[in-house]
Amino acid sequence: SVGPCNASQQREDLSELCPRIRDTTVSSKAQSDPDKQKKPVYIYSPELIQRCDAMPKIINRASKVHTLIQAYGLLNSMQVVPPRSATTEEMLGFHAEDYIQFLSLLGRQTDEEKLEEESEQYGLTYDCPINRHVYTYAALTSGASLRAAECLMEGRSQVAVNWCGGWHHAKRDMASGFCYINDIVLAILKLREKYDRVLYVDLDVHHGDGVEEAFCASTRVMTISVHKYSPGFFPGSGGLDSIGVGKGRGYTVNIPLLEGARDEEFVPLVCRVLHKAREVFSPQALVCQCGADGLSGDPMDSFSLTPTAYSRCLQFMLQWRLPTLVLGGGGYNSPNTARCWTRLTAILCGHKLSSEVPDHKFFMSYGPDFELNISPGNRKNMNSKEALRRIHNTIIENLDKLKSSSSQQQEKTQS
Ligand SMILES: O=C(CCc1ccccc1NC(=O)c1cccc(C(F)(F)F)c1)NO
Ligand SMILES: [Zn+2]
Repeated sequence: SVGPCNASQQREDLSELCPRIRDTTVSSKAQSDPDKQKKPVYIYSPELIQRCDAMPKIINRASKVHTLIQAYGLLNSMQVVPPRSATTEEMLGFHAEDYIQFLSLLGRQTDEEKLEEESEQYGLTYDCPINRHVYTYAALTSGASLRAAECLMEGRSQVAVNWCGGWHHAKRDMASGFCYINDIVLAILKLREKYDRVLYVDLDVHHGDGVEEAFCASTRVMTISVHKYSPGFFPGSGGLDSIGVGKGRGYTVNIPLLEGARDEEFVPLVCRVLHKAREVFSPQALVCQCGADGLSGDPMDSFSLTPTAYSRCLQFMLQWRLPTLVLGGGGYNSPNTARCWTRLTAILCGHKLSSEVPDHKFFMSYGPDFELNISPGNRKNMNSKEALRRIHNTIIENLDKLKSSSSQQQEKTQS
């Protein structure tokens, strides 16, 4: 029967799901790789933080993330690189001209009321509030992700991170879900100038619909999104049967989960899918969106994840030693989002962190225990073992078809 099952029963059963994926820590030999010795690139400038801080749905979040990373002394282990603004031409690589023009008009326009009706058609409504600064903010956060991608392409490092990016809902001619410009699509298009096959992984609790839509017909970009999929939950897309269109069929992967998902089932399932995806797609570059709104205690109140889930999945991908772009996204409990992304930043730097939050400007936000870790809580877990097994088997079968079809594809071209 499908229904909530207790965590302990799940735990021993799920171990059979991924016999191979026992140890997900980055092996010491990975550190010997010369590229590994280069410090991760960390995109930062005071202006980038200040503009993100001002955004209504994530007030002061960017400062909390950056200041905690700084308080743990991680900045010295990274190459701090300032962002640039995305050019109009770069934006038009994905977005529609009329949409970009309208957004940039907002920057110049003073009385926003006049644009009311036109804003509607571009999705600039309640979820995506407009103000004079939106265009500059969106251009800068997108330019930050583009700058990170460029650092990977010029071999400046093997890993680059932009915690102010990850805006996965933005469509070519519409803002959506608080996303205005899709920095992820722009960064993937940039990476594709050098890498033939790019793998996109979306860990946010919401389906990465904007990125999936952009590449759903492509065999050069595989998108994998794990998210809550349940009636009425935004954006509503991302079902198990959504696998891509035309020649891109099979290159879109969705892992739809119900409320209450926990680390012990999230990690094996995601890592098993990643393992198979790498086997059949053999990507040359990787983009990972780490939206932290799946954490226990987030106002989204959906999953019961802790930063361990994000850490294990990221560590699993880092073992591949591919040029890797790490991005932010959702995350509406700012201290918890800072806890999670600081943990991930430490992994990129190969550093261990004390579980005691160090004293710093926002120290009081981490009370009452001032702990770096987050407990999973005990909300009901609606994901049954059977449902997880079915999701896993369906996805593995879909990916295996890709392997056989792509080899047929090769035979055809060779013959
Ligand atoms: O996080 C998102 C977007 C979430 C979203 C989609 C569509 C409409 C609104 C939102 N955002 C919120 O609902 C939201 C954003 C910030 C804070 C809150 C809160 F009220 F839950 F705290 C809620 N994508 O990864
Ligand atoms: Zn989200």
